[in-house]
Amino acid sequence: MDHVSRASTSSPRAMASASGSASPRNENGLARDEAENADNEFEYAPEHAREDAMDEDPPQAEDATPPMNLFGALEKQARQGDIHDSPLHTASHETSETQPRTPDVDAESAHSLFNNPPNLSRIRRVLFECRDPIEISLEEFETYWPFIDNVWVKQRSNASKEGHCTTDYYMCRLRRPTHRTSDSRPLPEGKRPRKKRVREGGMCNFQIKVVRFEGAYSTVTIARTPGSSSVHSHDLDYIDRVKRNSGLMESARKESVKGYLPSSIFTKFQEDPEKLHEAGGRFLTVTDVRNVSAKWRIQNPEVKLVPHEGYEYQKGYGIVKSQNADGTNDAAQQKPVQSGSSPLLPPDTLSFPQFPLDFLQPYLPNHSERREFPHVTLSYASSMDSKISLCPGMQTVLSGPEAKLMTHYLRSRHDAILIGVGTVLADNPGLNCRLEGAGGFGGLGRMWQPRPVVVDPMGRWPIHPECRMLRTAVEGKGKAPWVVVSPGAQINPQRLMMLKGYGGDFLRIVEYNQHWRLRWEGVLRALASEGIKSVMIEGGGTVLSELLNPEYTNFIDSIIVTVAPTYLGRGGVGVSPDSKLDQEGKPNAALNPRDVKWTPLGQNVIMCGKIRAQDTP
Ligand SMILES: NC(=O)C1=CN([C@@H]2O[C@H](COP(=O)(O)OP(=O)(O)OC[C@H]3O[C@@H](n4cnc5c(N)ncnc54)[C@H](O)[C@@H]3O)[C@@H](O)[C@H]2O)C=CC1
Ligand SMILES: Nc1nc(O)c(N)c(N[C@@H]2O[C@H](COP(=O)(O)O)[C@@H](O)[C@H]2O)n1
Repeated sequence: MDHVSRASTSSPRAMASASGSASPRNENGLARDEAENADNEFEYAPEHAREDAMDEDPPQAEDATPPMNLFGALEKQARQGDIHDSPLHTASHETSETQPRTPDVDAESAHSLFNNPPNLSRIRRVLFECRDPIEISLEEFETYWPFIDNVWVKQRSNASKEGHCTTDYYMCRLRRPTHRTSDSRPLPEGKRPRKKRVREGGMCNFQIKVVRFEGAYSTVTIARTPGSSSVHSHDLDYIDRVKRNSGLMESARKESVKGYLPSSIFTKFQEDPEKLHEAGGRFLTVTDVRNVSAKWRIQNPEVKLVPHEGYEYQKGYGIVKSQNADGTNDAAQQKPVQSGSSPLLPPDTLSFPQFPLDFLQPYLPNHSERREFPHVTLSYASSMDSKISLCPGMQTVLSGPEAKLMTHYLRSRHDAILIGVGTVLADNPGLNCRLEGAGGFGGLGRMWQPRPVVVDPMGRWPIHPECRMLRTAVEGKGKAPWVVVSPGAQINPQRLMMLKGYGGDFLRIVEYNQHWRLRWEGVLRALASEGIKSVMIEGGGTVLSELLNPEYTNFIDSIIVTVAPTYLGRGGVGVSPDSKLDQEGKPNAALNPRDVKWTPLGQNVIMCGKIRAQDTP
């Protein structure tokens, strides 16, 4: 393997209990959003970035296009068909809507913490993408820029001699490296270093210049600079996760100086998720609110912080709405009672299995064992005729609801989930654990989340920000994938940067067998060297069939098959090892798992067995 990517490995796991309250592994660690939001804000431009900025004087293609106004940019965005958040209004309505308005102190805003200017979500995207140069009024700039300033880091400024015109050069935040501590700057006495996420920098080469012209009619022109990529290597959510914008944080600060508890402000924000997302606050944490109010709290130590009126602290739930006079309990609605129904959990959350899963225990990894290769579990769902999908490229549901929960439980018990590229292309899977309690589903950080691994020797997967694995990673609901490629695979540098930007990576494997197929031994060794101690292989047909051949059975510990009461027919994707002949040349069973156990689960039966001979390493 010629590549090194850092995988954090896991800590001890709890075992499944016979009572049915099977508990997955318990990984603790700093939630990524907290760590990333501790991004250091000192202005730093790497040498190469400064040089690029110096080269910006010759006229550029982008500059040749006359800048459009905000309305034009929105209309163009709508024409290009990439509006998902809100429909475009009629032109006359739109024009007036894009005008910044002063905050209405009406009944709603008196109640709400948000003061989002009109069309905020779409205008954030226009200012993120900077597809075409745009010219806006100074007032519009001052209204919307604070909500998108998290994307940009200023590189330098130029002012004209007369002072009418200022040009600020910005680069995308992911172009700038960050460091663990401010080694170069001594900390004031008594001040602890901030937690900081280290970023290599150079992940995105998007750069813009913002030209302010102040005169009778003040305007601001925003355009890409020459040398900038035409698109970011990531989406806006990614940046919103790394860093909160100052427009949003200003709303939090204004509320905190009224003497409200940070947790109460956070609860109020969460009550209006649409506005929160619109303002770029999807990844806001209570720690962010605490940080933004810290200075004021230090200056006002005598103020006793309180919850908002009608809210109270409840142990285990934080700040919730209090009991109403009529006896109804709004607070109960705030509690994370049922997975999927709680406002605090994503809608795709699955309830933790309430049925016994102890039958799985003998087949699961035991991470205290010292081993050269990871524990390997093959786990898939099959029809009665050993088919795993109706036809190649088609996802087919074979697991009932209980077996689905079991699969997610199994995912939580493995460090990695591996599939072949055929499965990614067919299913566009999430490959995360969506059980309540997993990271992103009520749990901390990436707790219980396995690392998705895709075997794609020729780089066939057109990985892009909209594919589920990357969306899952950016939403904090799973880890970004590692893609196993062969040395000959052509990896476009932008794709590499993009995948790395999401926290994923490419692993190059150089071991082949006589048929020029990657040797699984090499894949497993590479995973082990990245700290993976257990891997669950879900499919598809090619991968599973190959691994059931004698060449590999010594690497396979267990097999857990969900059998569905259906025949998919001959056109389906099958799982079957090569046929085997005995010593006399007569046909023989290709493979017989040992220690087999069959357990009914809802409409399915789960077959568990062991494959590897007991004494192999
Ligand atoms: N019911 C279930 O539990 C599951 C069903 N599926 C289904 O399986 C189907 C996909 O199966 P397949 O098309 O067979 O794709 P696959 O997912 O097995 O991927 C096959 C591809 O992986 C690469 N590959 C795998 N092993 C390799 C090796 N040793 N060396 C070099 N390249 C290697 C090759 O590019 C090969 O074309 C889909 O329809 C999917 O829905 C997939 C997973 C689970
Ligand atoms: N256990 C199981 N049962 C089925 O019926 C299936 N179709 C699969 N498919 C596997 O699960 C992946 C989808 O995962 P997400 O739900 O998107 O996380 C799919 O790609 C197969 O690996 N598995």
